[in-house]
Amino acid sequence: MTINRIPISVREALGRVIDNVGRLPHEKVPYTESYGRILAADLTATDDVPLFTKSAMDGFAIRSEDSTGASGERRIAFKVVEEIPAGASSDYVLAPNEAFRIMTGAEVPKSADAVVMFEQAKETADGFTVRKAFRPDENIALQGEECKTGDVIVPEGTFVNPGTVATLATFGYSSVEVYRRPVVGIMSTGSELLDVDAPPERGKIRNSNGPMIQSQLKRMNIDGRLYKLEADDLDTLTARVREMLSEVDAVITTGGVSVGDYDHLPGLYKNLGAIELFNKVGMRPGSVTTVSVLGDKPLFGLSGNPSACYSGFELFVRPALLKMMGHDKIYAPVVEGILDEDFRKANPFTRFIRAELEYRDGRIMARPSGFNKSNAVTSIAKSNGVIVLPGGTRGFEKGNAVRVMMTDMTTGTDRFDI
Ligand SMILES: Nc1nc2c(c(=O)[nH]1)N[C@H]1C(S)=C(S)[C@@H](COP(=O)(O)OP(=O)(O)OC[C@H]3O[C@@H](n4cnc5c(N)ncnc54)[C@H](O)[C@@H]3O)O[C@H]1N2
Ligand code: MOO
Ligand SMILES: [Mg+2]
Repeated sequence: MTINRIPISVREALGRVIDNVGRLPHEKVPYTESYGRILAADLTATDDVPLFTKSAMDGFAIRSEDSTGASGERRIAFKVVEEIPAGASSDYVLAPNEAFRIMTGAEVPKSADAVVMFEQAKETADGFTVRKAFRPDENIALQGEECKTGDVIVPEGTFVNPGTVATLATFGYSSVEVYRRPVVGIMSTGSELLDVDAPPERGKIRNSNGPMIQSQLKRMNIDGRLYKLEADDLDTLTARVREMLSEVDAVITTGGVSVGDYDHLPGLYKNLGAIELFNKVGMRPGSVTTVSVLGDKPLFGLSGNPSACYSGFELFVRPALLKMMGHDKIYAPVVEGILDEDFRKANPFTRFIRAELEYRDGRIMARPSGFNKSNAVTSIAKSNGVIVLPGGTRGFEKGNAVRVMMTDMTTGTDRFDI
């Protein structure tokens, strides 16, 4: 085993991962199940929206020319000839100073070109009067004013949000082509690990990484398969991961990636003939994160330390899986925030600090979310973002501008900004 590993930059490491994964094939799903998936084809308008020229208000549809010259002193009278509720239509042709009583969303007949809101009209025995002139198209939503048949509304590669689902419904797409979601296997390794319901035992701890990763996957709309815990035994681990590879598109393991006597992941990759993309990254926590590939399947070797495991996932696993599931914006947005407390500990590596972000006076105030060592678990629970501090010899002070990774958002960007 190589003990002295050469760290590479986060950017370089991420580049290697992204270059080594590809999009999965697509599949058709009912539109009601498409939320959180990625469109595999452009969503184009099958019709104009609005589909027909309709009233934007409850009131009266008139010929605008008939209102010319109306004022408070010279009110103009209209006679109501028909009522058109939403869903109805009329082919009646208005004569001068005739009007339809019309409701919001109802088709405006061809002979009318403006709508008088009820609030703008004074009702009379057989109609109403107005005290102002109406412009053509006033209070009317014109056919195709929002979009036209054939327009690309949402391009391929886009995350399906609730508005996309509404758009699918608008155009009558009851099913939609989306990229297949990767099947991801999670296995936590470590002879010290216990399941959640096990009573405490001397020298042992409960496995928190497995369920954490399953939840990080859930946040990306991926159902991770949690495999059973495995002890630190190279042959068993190799056999288990081999089995996993026959069932999944990507393997995530936690633990055993450092240089300890029982850290078997490097040996396991060798046994499998997987190509290691890197095994040391200039970041903290998560410096031991290792990523390998076997054919078109990535194997993510995340650290056993919970905070390192969490960061390794957000930095490398998430963008890679998003690429596999067809997303074109795979990186978490990085924005400027204000450090809300001193952080004096300098480190040669880029630091990714679990942080509590608060939005105050239009600014993002960011503070470390508690005990922040690589082995911390509770600070992850209190975090809703990550502060990124560049490596170097200096510490940082309250009030410094810092970069903040928005890890909890569904919207990403197409650039890695660190
Ligand atoms: N001589 C060196 N020792 C270590 C180095 C190094 O460079 N040289 N790196 C350190 C760093 S940094 C980290 S991070 C850890 C990474 O260790 P491993 O990824 O090999 O993970 P393990 O040894 O299996 O476990 C580390 C730690 O995490 C706990 N753990 C493991 N799995 C889980 C789990 N599923 N849930 C909760 N906690 C877990 C485990 O009990 C250990 O305490 O290595 C340093 N050592
Ligand atoms: O991989 Mo470790 O997390 O750098 O502390
Ligand atoms: Mg270890």
